[in-house]
Amino acid sequence: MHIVTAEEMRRLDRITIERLGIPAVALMENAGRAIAEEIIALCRRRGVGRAPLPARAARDGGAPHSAGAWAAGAAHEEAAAPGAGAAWNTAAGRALRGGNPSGGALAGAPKLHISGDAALMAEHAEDEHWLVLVGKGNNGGDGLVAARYLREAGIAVSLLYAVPPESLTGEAALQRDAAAAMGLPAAVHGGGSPGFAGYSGVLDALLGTGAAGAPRGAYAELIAAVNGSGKPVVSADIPSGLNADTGETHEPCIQASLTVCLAFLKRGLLQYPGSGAAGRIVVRSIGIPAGLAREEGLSAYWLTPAVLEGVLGVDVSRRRVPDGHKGTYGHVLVAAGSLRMSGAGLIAARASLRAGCGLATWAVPGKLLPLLVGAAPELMLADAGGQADGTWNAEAAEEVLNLAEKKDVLAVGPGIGRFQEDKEWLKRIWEGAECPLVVDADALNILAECDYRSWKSRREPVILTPHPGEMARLAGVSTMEIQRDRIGLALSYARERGVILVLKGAHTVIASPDGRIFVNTTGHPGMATGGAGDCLTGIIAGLLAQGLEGVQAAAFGVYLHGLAGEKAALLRDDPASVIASDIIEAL
Ligand SMILES: NC(=O)C1=CN([C@@H]2O[C@H](COP(=O)(O)OP(=O)(O)OC[C@H]3O[C@@H](n4cnc5c(N)ncnc54)[C@H](O)[C@@H]3O)[C@@H](O)[C@H]2O)[C@@H](O)CC1
Ligand SMILES: Nc1ncnc2c1ncn2[C@@H]1O[C@H](COP(=O)(O)OP(=O)(O)O)[C@@H](O)[C@H]1O
Ligand SMILES: [K+]
Repeated sequence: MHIVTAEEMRRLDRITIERLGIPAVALMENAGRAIAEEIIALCRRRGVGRAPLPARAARDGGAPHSAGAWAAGAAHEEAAAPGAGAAWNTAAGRALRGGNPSGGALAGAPKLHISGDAALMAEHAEDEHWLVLVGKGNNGGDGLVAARYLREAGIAVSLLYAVPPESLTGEAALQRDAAAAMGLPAAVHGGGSPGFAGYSGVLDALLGTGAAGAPRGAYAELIAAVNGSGKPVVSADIPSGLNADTGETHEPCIQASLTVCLAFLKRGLLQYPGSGAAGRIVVRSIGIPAGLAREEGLSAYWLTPAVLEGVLGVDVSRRRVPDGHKGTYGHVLVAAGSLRMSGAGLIAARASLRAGCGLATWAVPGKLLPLLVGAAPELMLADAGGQADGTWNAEAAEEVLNLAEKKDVLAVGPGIGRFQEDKEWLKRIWEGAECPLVVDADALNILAECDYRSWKSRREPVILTPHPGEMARLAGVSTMEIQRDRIGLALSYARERGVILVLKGAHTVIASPDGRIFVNTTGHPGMATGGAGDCLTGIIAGLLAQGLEGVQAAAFGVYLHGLAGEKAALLRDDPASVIASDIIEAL
């Protein structure tokens, strides 16, 4: 699934309207309807568990007075069990059969199946009253359309305009008039905090992708008031107050239970804190062809198995050829670990094996070798030289390069610490290793102190896997600055430096020098534990050894790592108990 910036979204809107001739008001109609359907679905889920209300037709004495009343009864069962004939099992169905014998199933008579627009039918509608907060732009227009559909479903709605309705223009003004003509009750925010007591939910249609900066004036007042109301909030497109591109939340920003995102996922919804403010996200089609994004050359994606397969060409089933042998799946060399942090190397090397490589060799300063014998029987150990105290030195680079000669990938960094002439060590490895290179942990801190653009350029790809702190050092900015716009920053760094960048942390971003971006959402906060990153390094190396290309291995590795973290958490009562070894074992 593509993810877009606000600017890209406007471009796709424009093309749909101008090139395809689909009127803007039709898109808005689809948007509002989709939002209403999601609110109705939410009400339906809320209704489950409540004592079932008698269907309206039955309460009305067996015969439906109006199509509307009858439809509400029928919707009850259709929603629970969609499919032809489901309505006949409802109380309403039974009532109709009782009141109108010709509607019953007569032996031999053809059965007439008629169903309504189930997604727009609300059971327990009488229990609901939604307040729709309407902004000045098209986001407000979406809210007005949604209000009409909710009303049609029998749900009470009230409109609260942030600004005088006369100031709405274009399609939004059209919707304002339609809502007024339909008799929807409306008020204009008059300052202070509106009362929320009578409402069962709030639709936030204040600000969308046209918002600039922090919400001002009435918008800010309304957002702050809603957040304090304790009412469930559904946001139209994005939570108002969110930067749609970066995921930054302004002060104030709506805290939604559900965001109905329109047409394409907005970048800001996939990055924290925006992801947190959005709640559950549903992306709904509104008539803008999904293929337009590809045709327009947009190349940022939410990482899913479909994207891994369809966009990146990864075989997610990780099939092995029946006559394969260990040589078929490549040989990883991990240069990692030192006396105080040998575990980091062990984790990375073990993870590479679990990722499916045929062989893994772990190179450490020779002094450590006797201590590591048997630590992981599947691993081969190699002497990388180094100091008498078990630390690395510049000369060890030659040993690593010798060892790397017959390997398919080299991963460096976890647990190596800092040492004298470590920049020289890394430069030699960078320039000399003729296989793909994964650079992590302290090797990234070393790299941050080098002008590596002046180094001899490499033919094989380099994958950098920084966490936000390491990324800050690489980019020479603060960690806060990194987290402010992770996607934008990862993209520009990868492009400028010609590296594949894996910016770790919740919703890891994978950026490729050709401008492709993938945002991963597997994983969970239980993975914030020492060694989890070393494990990722090993997984990516293990995939590279099996012949995956740089971006394929980086993206699939991140995806699998998160999935393994999720599986590991399921094996424990509390995800907080997950440790890096659990992630390896869950691969
Ligand atoms: N064809 C389209 O363009 C479509 C747009 N759609 C909706 O339209 C939205 C974008 O609409 P717009 O571009 O009109 O923008 P918005 O609806 O986000 O509103 C922008 C308006 O809000 C005001 N504003 C901006 N920043 C503010 C701030 N910080 N504080 C207070 N007021 C502020 C300005 O008056 C500005 O005109 C999307 O998010 C989506 O909901 C949908 O209707 C589908 C079709
Ligand atoms: N809240 C989170 N949600 C998802 N993944 C997380 C979260 N916190 C950490 N992770 C993942 O765990 C790993 C931690 O890596 P890192 O910080 O380098 O740890 P270490 O250096 O101890 O190995 C990264 O892959 C990161 O994306
Ligand atoms: K909104």
